Amino acid sequence: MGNNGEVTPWNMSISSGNVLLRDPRHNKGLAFTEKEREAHYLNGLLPPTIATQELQEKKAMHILRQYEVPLQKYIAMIDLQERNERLFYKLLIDNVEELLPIVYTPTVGEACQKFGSIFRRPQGLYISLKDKGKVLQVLRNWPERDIEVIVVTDGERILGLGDLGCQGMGIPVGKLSLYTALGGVRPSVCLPITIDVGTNNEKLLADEFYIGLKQKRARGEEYDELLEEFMKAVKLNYGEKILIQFEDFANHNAFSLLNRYRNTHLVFNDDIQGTASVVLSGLLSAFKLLGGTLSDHTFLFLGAGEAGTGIAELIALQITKKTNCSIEEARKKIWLVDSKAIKPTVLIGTSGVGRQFTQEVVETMSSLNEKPLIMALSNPTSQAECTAEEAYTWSKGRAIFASGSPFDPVTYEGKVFVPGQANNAYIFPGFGLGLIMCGATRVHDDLLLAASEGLASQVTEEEHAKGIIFPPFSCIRKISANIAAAVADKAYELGLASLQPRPEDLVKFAESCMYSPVYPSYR
Ligand SMILES: O=C([O-])CC(=O)C(=O)O
Ligand SMILES: [Mg+2]
Repeated sequence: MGNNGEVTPWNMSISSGNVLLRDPRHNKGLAFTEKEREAHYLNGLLPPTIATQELQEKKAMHILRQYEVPLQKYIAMIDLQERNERLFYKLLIDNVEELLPIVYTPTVGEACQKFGSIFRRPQGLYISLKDKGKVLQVLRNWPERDIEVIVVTDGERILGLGDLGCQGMGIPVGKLSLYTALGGVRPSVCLPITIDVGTNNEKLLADEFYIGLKQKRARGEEYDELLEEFMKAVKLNYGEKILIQFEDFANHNAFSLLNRYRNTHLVFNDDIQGTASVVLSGLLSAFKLLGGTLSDHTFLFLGAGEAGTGIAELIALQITKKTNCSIEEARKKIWLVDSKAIKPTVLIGTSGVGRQFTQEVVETMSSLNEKPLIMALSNPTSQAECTAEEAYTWSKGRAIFASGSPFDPVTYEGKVFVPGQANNAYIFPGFGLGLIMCGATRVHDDLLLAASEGLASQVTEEEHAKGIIFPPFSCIRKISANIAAAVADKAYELGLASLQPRPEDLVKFAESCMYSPVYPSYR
């Protein structure tokens, strides 16, 4: 796994002068030292002052906080990423709770909706129907050769916002920023890809500024052929161990792509598997508070798409591991449709449709349970099944609540309630790091269970006592290292890890693999 972000001057060559200042991967702006300015022909191209990275960070945060509109902050962050990559990651890592809602849900959703008008320099790689027969050549146009993880979308189901076509690119870009900031995977080995097969979004088709193919979505054979060519080309170009994360495909393609490629490629569907793993983790934590184990509870889902089905299956799998009952028996605890007779203890919303958990629904859950567990998982915030405030108010402060997109703490009758963010961002960065660092060859469902348990183990007793079921994002790098270690450990156990010998201390090994945004010195 590369060089841990520490660039040794004798094994790399960097450009100089203006080219260096325009290269976001190596640019340090005012932080170039006198010696570096001398050696790399920068004198005169920068004003005389020399700033520390800390001062640059302080200034960048100051500027960012002056923007009131989240989308403006998003644009400022993208600009920074394009100008000075390490400073971008330093900001994101050091201010993760403040900046996650900007580079990720909910703001990234708005950015995708308005992508055409905020589009500046292109980010990521676009592969469209026009590239059929030459996908490999297109991949080779990407400036980096050594890629370890791809996040790919076809834009058909962007968060709960629907078909945004080519404008979905904001999602793979944002997810991969999190791979680096939260999971420590080096930015140079991350490749965001959008596959453009058209869009059925009439508004986009009629928009003269739309950046994608102006045609209806290809389906059936035409679609499958392009995806098949893509999957083959990726393996040919980057090798057997390239990790491919499917993101925000519509249900029909998401399940079939995962099934088609799970035995031939290292693939992972974040919406099905990542979401399942994070929710299972939240349940494991919550039951420490509520009492009982998974098999003692009854789960009601609203929405049986990727997330709902994925979560239900992972819960059933975990029950079989813990109780030796059959998967069929375990599934009887889980209801993907509403049936008046059941008395759920856990309510999970994955419908992609906002405002479905009405006052009546929350009150019914509260009449059935002393502490109703309510998860409103649809993204972004506008699609959440209910708000944190509604959950706490309607349950009279009894709900344990988590949502997919962030909500601020809520004060109800003088008490402060901190909602959990059950978002796959807790899982995929550490999960991916774990797969990459042990050279995993395939994803197995047991690895998802390991990740769930790894995450749940990071919640402290004090947090439990306060009703908190997910650890704070401010500790995410440590959390990711622990998840990575749990995943790699399981991969070794199952014979899926190719890196030999197995590192003795996997947490330490994970940490040693993680990218640091600190500037290297250039000789
Ligand atoms: O992106 C997110 O916040 C979570 C996710 O995968 C989705 O909603 O599709
Ligand atoms: Mg997603």
